[in-house]
Amino acid sequence: MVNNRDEAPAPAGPTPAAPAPAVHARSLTVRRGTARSPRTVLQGIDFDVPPGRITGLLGPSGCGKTTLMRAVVGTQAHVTGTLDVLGRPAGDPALRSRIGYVTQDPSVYADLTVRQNLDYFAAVLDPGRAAAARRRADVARAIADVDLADHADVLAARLSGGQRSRVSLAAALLGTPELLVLDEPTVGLDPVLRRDLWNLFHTLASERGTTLLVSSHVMDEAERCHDLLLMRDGRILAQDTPDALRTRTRCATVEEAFLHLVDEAAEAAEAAEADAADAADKAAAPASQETPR
Ligand SMILES: Nc1ncnc2c1ncn2[C@@H]1O[C@H](COP(=O)(O)OP(=O)(O)OP(=O)(O)O)[C@@H](O)[C@H]1O
Repeated sequence: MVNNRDEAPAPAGPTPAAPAPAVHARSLTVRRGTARSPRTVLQGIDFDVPPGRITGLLGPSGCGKTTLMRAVVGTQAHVTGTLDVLGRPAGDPALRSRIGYVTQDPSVYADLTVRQNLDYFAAVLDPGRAAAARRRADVARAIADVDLADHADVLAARLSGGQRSRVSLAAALLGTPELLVLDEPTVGLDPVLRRDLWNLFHTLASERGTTLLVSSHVMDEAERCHDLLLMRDGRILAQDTPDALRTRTRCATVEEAFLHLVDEAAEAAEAAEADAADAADKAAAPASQETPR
């Protein structure tokens, strides 16, 4: 006898939900400056960073990229709105070991070698004698990741700027963070190193499932990202894939698409201003001008 129950189709369940974003921001506002002269640097922005992908944060110098990244890693004061990172509020102490952050200025000790620098950071992250073997393996892997095995025993003071940046990146890779936040990691690197670094970012996303949020003001780097957040003057101009952006704006490059969106936003702002002026004129018109019945 055939057991029909074995052949019955599985009951229709809910469709699998899209994976939760690694970063989820709504009405995110950041004020910087002094109490006497505060400045709103992020103007109530909404965005999501999808998990396991590379999101490029692009925009001109001063548009707020570093401020946004500092808010995500929890080092920025005067943040309001919703900002969840890996399912917790940004700045939650439980996120510390789950996020790697590389600032624009390499933070390495000049009087220590590459390996000593990483040993030090590994000891802070994963202290105790029992973890010594794990730390050694982690340090060796991070050095290999950034291709500095040949310089492992060289003093940081003797490294080039690009090599020092890579030591900072290696420190951020210790402990295999789920989210890597990298502020302009390719500035000052030659084209070969830039290419190698982007290859590493792709390997981290595809093989370790790492989420990367990478800022740049060089638009040609946009083409290397899975997703883009285009910023200007503390606002998000667009969030999309490079392909979708180019298609939507009918532009050949992301740089042209960005300029197109800037013009579009300026036109929209002008139109809104004209509408507001119109409405104000109508409201101020004297009642005597109304058409008599
Ligand atoms: N400590 C601070 N106090 C007051 N304003 C600040 C401070 N740091 C930055 N700003 C202002 O906030 C705005 C955004 O700066 P931010 O560093 O986030 O921009 P950015 O896009 O990262 O620039 P860049 O590409 O040059 O690094 C700028 O107008 C800047 O002048």
